[in-house]
Amino acid sequence: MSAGPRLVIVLSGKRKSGKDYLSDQLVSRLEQHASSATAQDKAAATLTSTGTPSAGLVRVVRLSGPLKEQYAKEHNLDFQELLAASQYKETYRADMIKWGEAKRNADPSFFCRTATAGADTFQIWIVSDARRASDLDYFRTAFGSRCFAVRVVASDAARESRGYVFTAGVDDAESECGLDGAAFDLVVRNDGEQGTLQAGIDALVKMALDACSMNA
Ligand SMILES: Nc1ncnc2c1ncn2[C@@H]1O[C@H](COP(=O)(O)OP(=O)(O)OP(=O)(O)O)[C@@H](O)[C@H]1O
Repeated sequence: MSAGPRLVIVLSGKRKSGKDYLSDQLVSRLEQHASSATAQDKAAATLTSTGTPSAGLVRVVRLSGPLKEQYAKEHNLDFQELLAASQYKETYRADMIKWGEAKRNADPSFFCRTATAGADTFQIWIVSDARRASDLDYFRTAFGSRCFAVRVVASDAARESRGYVFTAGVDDAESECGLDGAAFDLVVRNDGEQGTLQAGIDALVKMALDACSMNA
């Protein structure tokens, strides 16, 4: 039986704060480390974010993945379009939130369990979209000190420049506000000033490589 992940980085933040952007940057930096490793090291630590069955270093876990997949099936929608940062996703977001809420009320850890199924062979998990206290509780309870909670913060102006427009029923819902008062291990600012973001990325990459006993 696998020992599970060595480090679980749980990202949360408001809409368009840059959670996916940060997640992509982390994967890309870790991939660079893998490609500069020796051929032998590479064989032992194949990096992938897509989830092949072989052992790998990093896996991006999207809690909204199973939610969107099931919602798309039940409503005859395009699952891939719902995953993208598109207008299509925004059109269905409010209804999807309500639908997910009902599922979660019946079983609070359903989406966390489903999204991480099969990820045990990966050493680093990046959970890219924690939204509720129950999401964070799930990973803290399951992984203790191996869980590292990161809040991505951006100004309204920065978020608006990325397409954010306040929407009642979305931006005042639990999915946006459920972690407003939570305690985080690290807060990363992503206002568009690359230096601040890079410092956060550097710290997280170092932590991930340390957890895997790899050199930074
Ligand atoms: N520092 C940055 N530099 C350049 N582009 C960025 C930066 N941060 C975010 N973006 C871009 O802004 C857009 C929104 O960011 P992203 O999708 O990462 O936000 P999010 O927090 O995951 O949003 P949501 O909750 O809606 O999924 C994306 O197109 C992303 O590429």
